[in-house]
Amino acid sequence: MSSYPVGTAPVKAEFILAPSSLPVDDDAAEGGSSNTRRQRDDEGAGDGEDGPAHKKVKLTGAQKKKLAREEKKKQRGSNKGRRWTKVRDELELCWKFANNNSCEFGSECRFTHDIPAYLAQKPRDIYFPSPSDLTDSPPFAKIPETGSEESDSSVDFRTRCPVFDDVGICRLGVKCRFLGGHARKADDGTIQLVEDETKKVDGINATTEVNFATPNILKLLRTKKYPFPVTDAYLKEVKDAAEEQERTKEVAEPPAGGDAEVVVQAPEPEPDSTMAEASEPSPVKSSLDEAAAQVDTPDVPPRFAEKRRLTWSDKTYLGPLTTVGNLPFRRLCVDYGADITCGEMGLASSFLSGSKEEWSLVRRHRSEKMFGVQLAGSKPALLVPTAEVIAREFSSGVDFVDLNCGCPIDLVFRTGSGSALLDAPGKLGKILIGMNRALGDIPLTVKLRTGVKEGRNTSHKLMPRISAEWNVAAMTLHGRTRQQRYTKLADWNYIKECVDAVRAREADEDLPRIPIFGGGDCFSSQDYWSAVDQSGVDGVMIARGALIKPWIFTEIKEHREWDISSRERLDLIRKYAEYGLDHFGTDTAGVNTARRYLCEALSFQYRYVPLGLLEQLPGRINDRAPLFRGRDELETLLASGDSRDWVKISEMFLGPAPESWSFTPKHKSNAYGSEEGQG
Ligand SMILES: Cc1cc2nc3c(=O)[nH]c(=O)nc-3n(C[C@H](O)[C@H](O)[C@H](O)COP(=O)(O)O)c2cc1C
Repeated sequence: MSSYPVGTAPVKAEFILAPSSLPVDDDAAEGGSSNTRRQRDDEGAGDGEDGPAHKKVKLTGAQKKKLAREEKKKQRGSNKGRRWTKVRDELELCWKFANNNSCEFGSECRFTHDIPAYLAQKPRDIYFPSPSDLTDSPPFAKIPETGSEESDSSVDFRTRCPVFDDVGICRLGVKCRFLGGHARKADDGTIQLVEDETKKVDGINATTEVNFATPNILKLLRTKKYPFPVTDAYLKEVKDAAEEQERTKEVAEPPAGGDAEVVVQAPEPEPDSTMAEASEPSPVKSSLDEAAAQVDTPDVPPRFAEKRRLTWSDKTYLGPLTTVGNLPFRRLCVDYGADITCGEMGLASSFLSGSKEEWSLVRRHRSEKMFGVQLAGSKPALLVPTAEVIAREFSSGVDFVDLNCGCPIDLVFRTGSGSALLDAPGKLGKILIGMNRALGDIPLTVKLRTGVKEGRNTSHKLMPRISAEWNVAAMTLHGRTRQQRYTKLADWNYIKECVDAVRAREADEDLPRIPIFGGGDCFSSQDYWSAVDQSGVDGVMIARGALIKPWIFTEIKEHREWDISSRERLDLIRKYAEYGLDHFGTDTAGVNTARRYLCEALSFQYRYVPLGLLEQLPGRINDRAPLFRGRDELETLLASGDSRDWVKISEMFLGPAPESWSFTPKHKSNAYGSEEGQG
């Protein structure tokens, strides 16, 4: 057996094409919620970053080092040119007409009502392959030849519409890009929509999504008319307690000479003016909030008494993942064994301002058995009312709410949210108590990092307090500080220290144990079970491991490492495309949004090194793989870091990418050539 440098994936020599590939940057990929993402996408648009230049000039040692540093810096960070535009039909059909309904706008409607004209310019239907169409040699997904008599029609009656197949009806009607799957040609030559009554009934129960925020809820939030009785009472209680404390202080320590002066304590770090939270007025007065940050906590409800009991043990947990942990991806992970799923982080301020995009983050697929919504925010006046809306509107569709105390990115941290809460325990306590009250019987959980600064871990002090004093239902600790980048391994010894500290306090106070999940670098069944054994956690939250190999949950449950075949992986991609269409829609816009998220998923999945290619098992998450070829052509294609190949893969299921569509990966693409993917 050959020896491999530390940090290099031990790929068998016969598969290696070139000794190294470019590093990836997961810090860049993690950054951003829908809001921060939007902001960042706009930041750098059009800055014309070029790919690394490889000029053949002689450099001194110092120059080489400088260049390497600059290259590294360039490759780090999010891709600033990311900008997403919806792709639309050239001629836009009225959606009511697309479903055989009448339109109240008549000839005033800004969309066409001329179905024959629409169909005449519509590109031909996309053929959606079935599992039996997939092979490991080109073209990988077989598309049947088109008969000459039909080739000029946009409707392909051989295709199937994945949405119609599931629920017996396609809401996009004539606009569907898989129209032939639910249409027939009438005797007069016109296209008629069909429905499947049996599936329609089954579908309503089986495959729909829940947790839709109605336009009325959004409007009430936008106009600040949404009622918040629990929040108002809680914040008043906090304010009264603050005032009482202030009075007691004054009596105890009268200021020297003259009238008593109110001592103004240093405020919590103010949100940066560019931050979303700062730009949106808080629904409740900020003075209440400042008070909340400074006084003793109001009454703590009895531990767990009023909360739903959830079972956390022996369950696999897919962590929250901004952008990539979308509903179709979670649905895919559930298929492969994920028991607990959590939505992408949403900003409390954006929820309260009625942002449709933010509220879409609470959507849940019915297959998600235990589902949580993750919130980020800096203060009780934002987080408590958000929790109140969730409890009132989605009580039956949300199993738990998780508070993000780990997000490292500047945009969030500078507002006092995410990992900034690790250094503000007083405020955190008030947030947790208020959220718990507002959530009613919905359990509250917390996700933390080990601390803010490298070398200064704080979670061993904070976690016992969270467990014993603030009534949370479960905690997850990601074993890294805010400052630590993904290139350094998570500190599982410290995770054990924190678990021990929590258990000691629980034992001292005779409290029931709360479930603790650890997180960081888990990439195999072996990683999972040894982390559980050695650290004493109840389970390991899986994040990048699932992005790179969504079948990791099967491995964990079956205590095995799965040498999955390329064809099986392509079928997984097919499923993801199907779930994307189901969620985003099967019209032109939906297909290309599904394509975008599919490419985003492939920007992680290509990093998987097939087990059969490795000298030593299992694979490790942070190992850099050399450029390698697979055991068949499909395996080689799936290992490509070139974003153009991801687009090519998307085309097998979603048809040709339109010219107006482009894809810029979240982390800079490790293209096989040296250029960034053009896709
Ligand atoms: C692309 C990406 C997005 C993430 N988004 C979130 C998020 O929205 N909320 C959160 O608490 N953590 C988020 N994380 C952190 C992960 O949930 C997890 O804690 C971390 O990646 C460590 O686990 P791992 O080493 O198994 O990846 C994200 C991580 C990545 C890579």
